[in-house]
Amino acid sequence: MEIIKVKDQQSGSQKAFELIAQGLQNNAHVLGLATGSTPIKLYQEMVKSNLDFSQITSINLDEYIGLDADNPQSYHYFMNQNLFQFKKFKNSYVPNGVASDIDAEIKNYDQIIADNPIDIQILGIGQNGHIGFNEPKTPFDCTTHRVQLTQSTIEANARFFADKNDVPKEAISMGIASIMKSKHIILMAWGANKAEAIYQTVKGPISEDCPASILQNHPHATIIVDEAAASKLD
Ligand SMILES: N[C@@H]1[C@@H](O)[C@H](O)[C@@H](COP(=O)(O)O)O[C@@H]1O
Repeated sequence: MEIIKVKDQQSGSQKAFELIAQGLQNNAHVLGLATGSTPIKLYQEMVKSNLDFSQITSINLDEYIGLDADNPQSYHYFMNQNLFQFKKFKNSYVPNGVASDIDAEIKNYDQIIADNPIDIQILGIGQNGHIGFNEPKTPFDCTTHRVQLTQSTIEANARFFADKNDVPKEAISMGIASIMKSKHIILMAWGANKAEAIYQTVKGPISEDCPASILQNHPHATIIVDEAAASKLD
């Protein structure tokens, strides 16, 4: 694991952007993308750059079950708002949270990932160490799957909803095994509320109690943290 400590979210996002730009120069053509507040400034850097994504495929990590792309709380909507409306990609995949057959959608998503091996995967991290929506205790060998969100994740994500009861209880998430197949993984974390999760990820045991700790086994994982998120590492 390579740890890059930066002053703040802005400089960390700039760093992540530079790694992506380098990757594209070196022929990366499939990007794994994440949602949440963590990658927003990275997407702003991508939008204001002159990088061309029209030959790039993107594959998102996850989506709430029950929300369609027009729902402002869906991850698909988030991606449209923050990136896809500004930058044209060759193909962009986000799990379909309103598929009539969720099991078939899950299978289909695994096929998409198999057909488009991810060159660079962007990750945020939940306060309990989750990546994508792979909550603690998710088996490391799982592929795309249906997830029951934990209470702490529902509460953490409630800030984006008018009412806590509106937060969906389930999601479709790319699995940890699929994430681990990405050639390069860039995990970003900002703020003191991520410090414990970062500590467990970097210094803790490799354990399903902290899903991100599996990244210790990845041959090319880069962790970009601001001072607050890195505060428990020294
Ligand atoms: N499924 C997403 C994750 O992909 C994200 O990393 C996490 C942290 O969110 P934030 O970046 O807003 O702190 O939230 C959600 O649960």
